[in-house]
Amino acid sequence: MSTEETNHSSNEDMQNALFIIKIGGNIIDNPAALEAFLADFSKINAAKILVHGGGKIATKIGTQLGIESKYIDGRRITDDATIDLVTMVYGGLANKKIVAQLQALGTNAIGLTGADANIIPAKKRPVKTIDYGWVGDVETSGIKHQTLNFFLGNGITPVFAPLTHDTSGHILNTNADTIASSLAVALSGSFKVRLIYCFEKKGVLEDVNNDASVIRKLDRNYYQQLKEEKKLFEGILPKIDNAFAAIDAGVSQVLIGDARDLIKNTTNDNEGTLIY
Ligand SMILES: Nc1ncnc2c1ncn2[C@@H]1O[C@H](COP(=O)(O)OP(=O)(O)O)[C@@H](O)[C@H]1O
Ligand SMILES: CC(=O)N[C@@H](CCC(=O)OP(=O)(O)O)C(=O)O
Repeated sequence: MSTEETNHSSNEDMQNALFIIKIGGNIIDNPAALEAFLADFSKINAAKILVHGGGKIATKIGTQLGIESKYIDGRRITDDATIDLVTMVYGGLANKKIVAQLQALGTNAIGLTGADANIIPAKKRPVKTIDYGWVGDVETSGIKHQTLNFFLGNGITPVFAPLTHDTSGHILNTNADTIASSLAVALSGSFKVRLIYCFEKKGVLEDVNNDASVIRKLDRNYYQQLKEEKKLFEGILPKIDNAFAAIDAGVSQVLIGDARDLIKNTTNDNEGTLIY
């Protein structure tokens, strides 16, 4: 076991709060919504990490470049042209715009992919029935939490693009919800981690078209029931799966809520869906 892995459980920071916030592609694609979200994110007066998606922008720019987007089970099939596309869009355009906006708001952000400082190593998803191409599954035990502790301890806020690497020179496209939950798990030995998934709906909804139907608390049994009733579909399913994975692995609290409710959702007065 590496020093990185052995040191963290005895860390004196055990009781410290760390917010890991994930922001999805629908918000990033809306400049006014993103600006409002980043202003609220800047106000969080605790250690924090931002993970952003950007699937919607990648699809839009891909169309302009003649690169068609294909998804299976919410994961983008990532061929050679697509990995170049998403490296440019996630690691460049989206990440650097967010970092620049945070700097303007007084948050000293550093934009990162999983390849930077080798923070998030991953494995290319093995080809079984489906070949996802350059898609990575995070190696959570290899996450360099000491490097992240260093940034956080020096008042620097990491901002992650949804890209990892295979440690053999290849960038891998990795779902942003999964990166957020993996970071939350890896840092839960050193911090009291609160993971908040922010998107454009009020939370997990009983009826997807009714924002007043927020489910305030969701456990596995209720989740199973909602799936059987076909009340959940598309992106919300992997998001909830990632949320349960984080809770199972010791993350203190996981919430799914509206990006506009970020400040409320960082208090006990939350408005979204609490996963338990
Ligand atoms: N019951 C539900 N409650 C909330 N969202 C739902 C529900 N069922 C399906 N969804 C869909 O899941 C989407 C969220 O997943 P996704 O698009 O992956 O989020 P993100 O914007 O974070 O990437 C919502 O935009 C919505 O269309
Ligand atoms: C492998 C895979 O599917 N990666 C995602 C990464 C972006 C993402 O997760 O963006 P959102 O949070 O905006 O959906 C993709 O390329 O769409």
